Amino acid sequence: MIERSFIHLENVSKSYGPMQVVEGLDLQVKKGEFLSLLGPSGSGKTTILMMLAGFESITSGAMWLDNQKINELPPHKRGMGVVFQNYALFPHMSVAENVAFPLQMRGMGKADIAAKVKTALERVRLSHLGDRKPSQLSGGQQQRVALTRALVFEPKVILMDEPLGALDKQLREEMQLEIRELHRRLGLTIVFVTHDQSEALTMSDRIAIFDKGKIAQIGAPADVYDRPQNRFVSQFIGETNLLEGVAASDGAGNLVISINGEGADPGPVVTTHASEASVRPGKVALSIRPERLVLNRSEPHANRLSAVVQDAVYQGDHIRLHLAAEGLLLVARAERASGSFEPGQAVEVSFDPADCAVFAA
Ligand SMILES: Nc1ncnc2c1ncn2[C@@H]1O[C@H](COP(=O)(O)OP(=O)(O)OP(=O)(O)O)[C@@H](O)[C@H]1O
Repeated sequence: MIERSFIHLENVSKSYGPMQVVEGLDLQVKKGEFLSLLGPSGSGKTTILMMLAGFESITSGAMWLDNQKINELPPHKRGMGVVFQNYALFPHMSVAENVAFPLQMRGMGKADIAAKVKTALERVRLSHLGDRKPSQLSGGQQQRVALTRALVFEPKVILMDEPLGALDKQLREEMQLEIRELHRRLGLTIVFVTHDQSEALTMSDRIAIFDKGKIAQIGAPADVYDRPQNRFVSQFIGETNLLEGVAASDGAGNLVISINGEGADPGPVVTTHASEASVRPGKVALSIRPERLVLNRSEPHANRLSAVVQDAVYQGDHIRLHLAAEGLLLVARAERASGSFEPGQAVEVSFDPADCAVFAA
């Protein structure tokens, strides 16, 4: 038998009539992994989750869970717990009855159910609310009940679709930590849909970034943030300075990029650690994050530009700067400790070749 990943999707596509919303998707999730599906609205994230859960059929391809092919398996036989944004708790049942429901469905005995529900509610610190109805709970409490109900039958996988979307910022951040903690403590395998990049960066072992039904990049949070492999990812995750240019070899296996300047200005030449093997010389784009541009450093990085501050905006923990630098317009984030900046002020910008992500234009 071929050894497959715990969750294994092979060449999965989904069409609604003539519209293809997921295209040739290959996706593998390890046991115990927290994978986020991140992407703009309509990129196919929910559809993928629904196909995994068995609420939507797949048009072509194959899916396995724990080496079992699940294409045709009905949802309740897949062993997956599902949590949605709109809680979907049963309003006429108490919290404890809601949590007991999946166990009753699976034919468990009364005493076992009572014991399981008790432990499950303790785990999410809701024991004292077992007799309440969902309408008597706050949004965060309701969401914890929904999570508990998905966990109680010890599913192999938890699928979550924007589970925190309806909560305010503070509660959302608390619940993010809570879900992460449960994930670690119980060794859960979680596939988590979100369109919130900071949520994906905070919570995930890996992030799959979707663009129009396809994975634009998949990797650890630091990978996709620091080493975007294409224009879409560099612009979708975080903020970036995206520069166009022409790449040539530096003679030692890395690329140097002649950045296109504005108008008559030829633009600077930037050294990078991008290898010739990864990107072909010729037209390329270079992404450098605003916080990687350093101003007036006593020991500047290898790439140096003279710049003039166009605008400096105080943002609390940092200062956001617009800079005109040798025919380029750049955005930088300066630490407050790095000094004060005024429009018109001349500064030296430097950045490390290792911080430049280069990809085909
Ligand atoms: N039942 C359906 N019939 C026809 N089209 C559908 C159906 N469900 C989804 N779609 C379309 O499929 C595409 C992908 O939708 P999906 O809900 O998977 O995207 P998403 O990335 O989860 O977006 P969002 O973040 O807005 O939920 C969209 O263009 C949507 O309109």
